[in-house]
Amino acid sequence: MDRPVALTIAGSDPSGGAGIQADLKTFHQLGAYGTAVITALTAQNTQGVTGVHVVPAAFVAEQLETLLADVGIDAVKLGMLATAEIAETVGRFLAAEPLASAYSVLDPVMVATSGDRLVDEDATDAIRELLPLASVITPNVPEAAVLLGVEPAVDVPGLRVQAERLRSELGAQRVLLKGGHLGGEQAVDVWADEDGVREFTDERVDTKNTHGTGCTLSSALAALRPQLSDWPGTARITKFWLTSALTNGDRLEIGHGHGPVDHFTELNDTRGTQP
Ligand SMILES: Nc1ncnc2c1ncn2[C@@H]1O[C@H](COP(=O)(O)OP(=O)(O)O)[C@@H](O)[C@H]1O
Ligand SMILES: Cc1ncc(COP(=O)(O)O)c(N)n1
Repeated sequence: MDRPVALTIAGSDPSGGAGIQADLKTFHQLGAYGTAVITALTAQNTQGVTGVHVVPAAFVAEQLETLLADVGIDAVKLGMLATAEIAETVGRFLAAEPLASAYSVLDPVMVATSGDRLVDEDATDAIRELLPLASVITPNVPEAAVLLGVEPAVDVPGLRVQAERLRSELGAQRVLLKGGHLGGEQAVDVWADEDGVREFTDERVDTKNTHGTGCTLSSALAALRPQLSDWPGTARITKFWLTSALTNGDRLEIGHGHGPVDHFTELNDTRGTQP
């Protein structure tokens, strides 16, 4: 399969670094044909979110029904699911054909890099119900803590414990627990699946341009998985590509806050990656 069709179900970020806009750029850059169902409009720039306008859940369902009646989807990425009702609606589609047979990546988005809340607090339970339905989930440190109802991890051993608990206690099939928020010399992500727990490590890039890194990572996984042979290999390649995209972020000057990564980064661009 050389041109898979990827779907993002997520919110809009007018500044183009996160959400639907980041997902479509990532899909295109990594060789997938991009399709999109929008769950919410945000008023957002590189400095913060000033407003959220939620799409009614029934219209999220109508977008999905109309799209899926016509277009075959190989991989789906789920991002900002703004309300409990939207999360439940999307869950019904994820549990049924045709999406149940697609590769699926759930990024349990809750709060933007700027600290602004993107998802209603009472949507957490509905998002927790979605965890077993996705092929892989990609929480960051605060999101893993909220989902588990524990304090955030402060080091890599703590990440390993929480990644495994998301699988064994909350039923996730595979977990990529992102360690970007831990700080330190290296950016360590922890992978947990039925074969055990492993770490994906890369050099930390010294940059403030981290807006949309989580969105970009999850959409890259969805774009690449149909083109590669297994999930852990896809996760490793995706992380190396993201490090290069973070490094290349200095080629852009977008906004005055946390700028975006450079999605226009070749898959074999090894700037910033360890040999
Ligand atoms: N400065 C950085 N250098 C290299 N990798 C980073 C950096 N910041 C984040 N990452 C990586 O980007 C991805 C997303 O990071 P994280 O900040 O944990 O999630 P989110 O963007 O969802 O808050 C992870 O793979 C993480 O390791
Ligand atoms: C519409 C939308 N969705 C998600 C994010 C999270 O972004 P990040 O990848 O920085 O966590 C965002 N800022 N805006």
